[in-house]
Amino acid sequence: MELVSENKVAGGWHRRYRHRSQHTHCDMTFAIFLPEQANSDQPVPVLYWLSGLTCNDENFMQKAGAFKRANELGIAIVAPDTSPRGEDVADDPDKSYDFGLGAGFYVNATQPPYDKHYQMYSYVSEELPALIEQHFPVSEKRAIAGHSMGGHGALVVGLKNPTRYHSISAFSPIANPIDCPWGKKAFTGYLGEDQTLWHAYDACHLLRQSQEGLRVPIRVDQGEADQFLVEQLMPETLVQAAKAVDYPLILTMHPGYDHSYFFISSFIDAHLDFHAQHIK
Ligand SMILES: N[C@@H](CCC(=O)N[C@@H](CS)C(=O)NCC(=O)O)C(=O)O
Repeated sequence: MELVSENKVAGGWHRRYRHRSQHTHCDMTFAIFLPEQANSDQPVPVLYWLSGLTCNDENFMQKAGAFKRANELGIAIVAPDTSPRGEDVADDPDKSYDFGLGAGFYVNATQPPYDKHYQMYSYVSEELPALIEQHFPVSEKRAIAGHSMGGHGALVVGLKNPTRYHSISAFSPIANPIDCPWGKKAFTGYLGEDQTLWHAYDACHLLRQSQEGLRVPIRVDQGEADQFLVEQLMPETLVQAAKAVDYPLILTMHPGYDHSYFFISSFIDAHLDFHAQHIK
């Protein structure tokens, strides 16, 4: 693992690392924020943050304004990239922003040529936590959060691994990807035409399948002025799925807020406080 850069911030440290991934078969870069309390005698809980379309590890770290609260609470934050990268990694032939590079959708692709590198589900749910827990002073108290495509990723990874994560939160998630244009395009490309195979990565489906006694609390926040709300995000479907099985999910709508990091930075402290209740 190679240290790419480091910055002291809010009393803690922001560091970027590059490493070879066994799952994505390419070099991956991730960022970690370690609060000042973190040391080998006192491992800290860790929040994994999954970003949205077009992002890499830097967007959240530079724009969310999470460091002060994370340092006060003593929570580490890990932000991976949103797709494999490199010259031999297949991209969308049309070079669109919503498929291929920067748009891995946190699934394990089965369709060539994407299946070789686009194994983002295994990368974020298995390989990255194991690497983080091996090399940094973090405990096994994990939470997961994300935005948009990363909100979908956080919901899916958390719902599929309820014994590994203590809490889940999402800003403006793609809540029902099997039924929106972004999700249909990505799942067709990565998983193929058989839509029954898409259910494994659909938060609404996973909520309905969730087992009593294994239900990790979920917080979702959504801006009402989000330009993607009606066509792509559909949080009301998520709420209906949660109600149907009495799942502990709270959705809060926020008038005036859009899809951007201006929205995330306005409520990130509330998300960190929510996770702190479950991982501290
Ligand atoms: N580029 C797309 C939108 C992409 C987009 O909104 N990306 C969000 C996540 S879905 C983001 O976080 N962008 C990076 C940033 O704001 O730093 C468009 O113009 O319609």
